[in-house]
Amino acid sequence: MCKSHTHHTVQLLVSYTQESGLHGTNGLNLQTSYKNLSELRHSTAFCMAWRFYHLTRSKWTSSHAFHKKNLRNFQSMPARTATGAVYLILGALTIEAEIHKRQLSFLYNIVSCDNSTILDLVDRQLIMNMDNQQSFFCKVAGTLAMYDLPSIDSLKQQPPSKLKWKLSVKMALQKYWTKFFLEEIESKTTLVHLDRTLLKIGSVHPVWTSLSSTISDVKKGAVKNRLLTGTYLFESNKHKFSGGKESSLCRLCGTSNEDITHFLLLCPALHQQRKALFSNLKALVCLCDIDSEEGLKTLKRFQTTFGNENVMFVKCDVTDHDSFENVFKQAKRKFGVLDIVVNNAGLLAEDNMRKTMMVNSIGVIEGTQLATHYLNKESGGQGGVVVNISSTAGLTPVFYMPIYVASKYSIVGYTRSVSQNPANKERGMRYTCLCPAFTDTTMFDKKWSDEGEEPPPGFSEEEKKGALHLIEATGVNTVEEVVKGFMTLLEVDDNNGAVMTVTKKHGIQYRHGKPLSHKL
Ligand SMILES: NC(=O)c1ccc[n+]([C@@H]2O[C@H](COP(=O)([O-])OP(=O)(O)OC[C@H]3O[C@@H](n4cnc5c(N)ncnc54)[C@H](O)[C@@H]3O)[C@@H](O)[C@H]2O)c1
Ligand SMILES: CC/C=C\C[C@H](O)/C=C/C=C\C=C\C=C\[C@@H](O)[C@@H](O)C/C=C\CCC(=O)O
Repeated sequence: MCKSHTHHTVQLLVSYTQESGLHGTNGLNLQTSYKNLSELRHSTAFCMAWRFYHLTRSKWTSSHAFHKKNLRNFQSMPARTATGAVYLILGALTIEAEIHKRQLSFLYNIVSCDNSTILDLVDRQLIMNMDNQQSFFCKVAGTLAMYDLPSIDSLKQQPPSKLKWKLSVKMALQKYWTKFFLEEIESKTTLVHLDRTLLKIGSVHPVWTSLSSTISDVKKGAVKNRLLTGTYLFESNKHKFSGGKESSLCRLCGTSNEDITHFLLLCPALHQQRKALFSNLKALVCLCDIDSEEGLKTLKRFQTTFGNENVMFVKCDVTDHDSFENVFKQAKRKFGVLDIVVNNAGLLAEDNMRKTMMVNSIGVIEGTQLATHYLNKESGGQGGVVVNISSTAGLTPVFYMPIYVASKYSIVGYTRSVSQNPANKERGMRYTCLCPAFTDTTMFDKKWSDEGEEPPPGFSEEEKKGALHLIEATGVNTVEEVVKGFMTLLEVDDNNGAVMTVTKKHGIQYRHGKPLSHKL
């Protein structure tokens, strides 16, 4: 069979199988579809023939594109999906690698055979043809070098057992192509939600293995896959792409803009589904506050969402070392492992400089030190992230609250410095800082600016004017808007040292240490 004929035959076979229902979205479980197609393709003369033939660059390019398109179709991925994700979510090899696998197996059969005529012919080929790019031996020598495998000579002299050779080839291919695709994935901003540790050639991602073969499950898999690969179109994307013509409002709840945070964490219409998922995921939360009355109220709310056993409250004063460490000890005793620490306690009390510095500055430093000790891989933890809550007042002077500003500036400087410790990598630690502007909470009641109520005690007319001016410049965040920034800091894992502001007017902005994978 000539090579162009082979190529064409396989293309026809694949189209035929897809149209006749092997395609995942037509109801067949994706793994079954992939297995059937792989067997079909491999049983043809396709790969067999390609072991020997020298392919032109254009044939290679079209074969790659063809193979990638099939893998994308299986997974209901749109054409814009990053190539690395197309292969690694399925654990699939490229066409090039599939052919290399067969070339290397064929080479083994030749060099390990005991037929002296064949071995003599091999020797002759090695002498005569090693510079001939079209010769099988020249090509396979390049393939061996590409995967760091032993040379043809050493294989001939000491052929390993067939099983050992197959295993070495499999491992070498896995290593090479996993690294190749992970490098591409690292550079894609759309893939921030894809957990790299689950990606490996030869292993199918849980997004597919966790599915049954029912049509509805297969369809859910397609949506999850698009969420993972950043290709799911939310209403906010449609709004952006249509230049504002389409609404960005969530169609399920109709109250907020629909983006990934809204969809996964906030949309009230999905509360029931989320509740079921969260209790499976075991979101374990330890709350602490000096105010146990408010703390216990929050605990009750959390218990309804996450389940009684998954949340706890510990009364604590962050200015007291023992009281603060007790929180870490109790949380570790109950939950086993700690991975996220949020230093949020803070107050605004310009008339009490020591208390402000003790809570807002020393409290956060103490919390960061304790987190480093309890989370750190070098001291028995599993690594994790610390989010320190500063303020936009930690980045810009505000004449009427210099003490609050000093306390919040200190956190930004402290967090950025700690994040630069070269030991963080080994320890598995990252440190980030969230700087919200005015936000509608107990500390800053929105009524104060909206409805002309009295400002916090101690504010002179001049100070009130200054505050109103700033509020006009930044707007007042809802808590939901700050939570979005917070979730982004948690989820983007290459943002060690990031300082993020959240303002009503300008949304989420990175001020320092912009994450490598995040574009705003
Ligand atoms: N609300 C805003 O406009 C705004 C803007 C930027 C930053 N922040 C910061 O956000 C954080 C949260 O503030 P919020 O707006 O939710 O106000 P909040 O008053 O509702 O929350 C602060 C919490 O800290 C607790 N706390 C105070 N002293 C403590 C101590 N010694 N030990 C333990 N807990 C203590 C309080 O009891 C309170 O529950 C603060 O650090 C604040 O500075 C708030
Ligand atoms: C009444 C007090 C209530 C709440 C406390 C809250 O933390 C206070 C915030 C006070 C000041 C906010 C200042 C906002 C400034 C904006 O101009 C902001 O956009 C500046 C952001 C960054 C500055 C750094 C830079 O210039 O890049």
